[in-house]
Amino acid sequence: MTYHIKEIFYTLQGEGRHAGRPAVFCRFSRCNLWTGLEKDRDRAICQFCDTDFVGTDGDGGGKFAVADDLAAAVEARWPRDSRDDRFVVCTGGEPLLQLDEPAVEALHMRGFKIAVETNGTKPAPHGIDWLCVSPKIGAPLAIGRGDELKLVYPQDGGDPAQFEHLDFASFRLQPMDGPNLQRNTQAAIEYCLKNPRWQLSLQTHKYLGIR
Ligand SMILES: C[S@@+](CC[C@H](N)C(=O)[O-])C[C@H]1O[C@@H](n2cnc3c(N)ncnc32)[C@H](O)[C@@H]1O
Ligand SMILES: Nc1nc2[nH]cc(C(=O)O)c2c(=O)[nH]1
Ligand code: SF4
Ligand SMILES: [Mg+2]
Repeated sequence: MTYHIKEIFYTLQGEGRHAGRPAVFCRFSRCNLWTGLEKDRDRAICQFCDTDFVGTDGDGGGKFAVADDLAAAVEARWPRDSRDDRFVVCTGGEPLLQLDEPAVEALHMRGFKIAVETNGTKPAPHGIDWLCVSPKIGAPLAIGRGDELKLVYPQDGGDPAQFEHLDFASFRLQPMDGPNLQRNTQAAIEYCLKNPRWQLSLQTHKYLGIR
């Protein structure tokens, strides 16, 4: 299995429960809900994506022929020899189109805890240490349990209550970035205050001006 990777970079996790935690981000190419091309955005199932995941031409990106090559490239971004605290966030694009058990094993062998950011339309391989599912209205949900359900808010037809029966340790609303970010943030704050099961997730990296 050749892994197609857009970019690999080291930064702070900006979102969700682990916001502020140093992490290597491994951004997988391709998504099943949008081609990634602006000309197709209006017809995509997921139309609000804030990410360029097309190709393998980003910083640290490329094609990795075997799982251990990918794990080595991730390890090369970690700043210290120490194996303590190693943390990789697999994102994309949609990482679960490519992330398989050999890749999970290879990353674990190099001492990484593995977080995944997924749209939840494909099952996850065994061994993920932190599973964050961000459902997209209009796309089938294939994952019913995990550590964090992070709903981009608001979405048409996306009443957060429809997800509350699922087996997640926490539920978060993340304001939709774009032209209405301010209004969306206000709406998310109000929803969380009225429905305390839901917590606010901000994309703190964007406020901090880091990747
Ligand atoms: C770019 S996606 C990649 C991972 C996966 N495809 C997914 O959608 O979860 C990473 C995270 O950013 C969120 N996201 C994407 N576009 C966003 C936007 N315009 N505003 C807020 N969050 C957004 C996604 O919902 C997801 O939680
Ligand atoms: N700093 C930072 N945190 C993030 N958390 C989730 C991200 C993503 O694109 O999946 C992301 C990202 O792109 N940058
Ligand atoms: S599912 Fe994730 S990667 Fe795919 S278009 Fe939507 S936000 Fe972007
Ligand atoms: Mg991002």
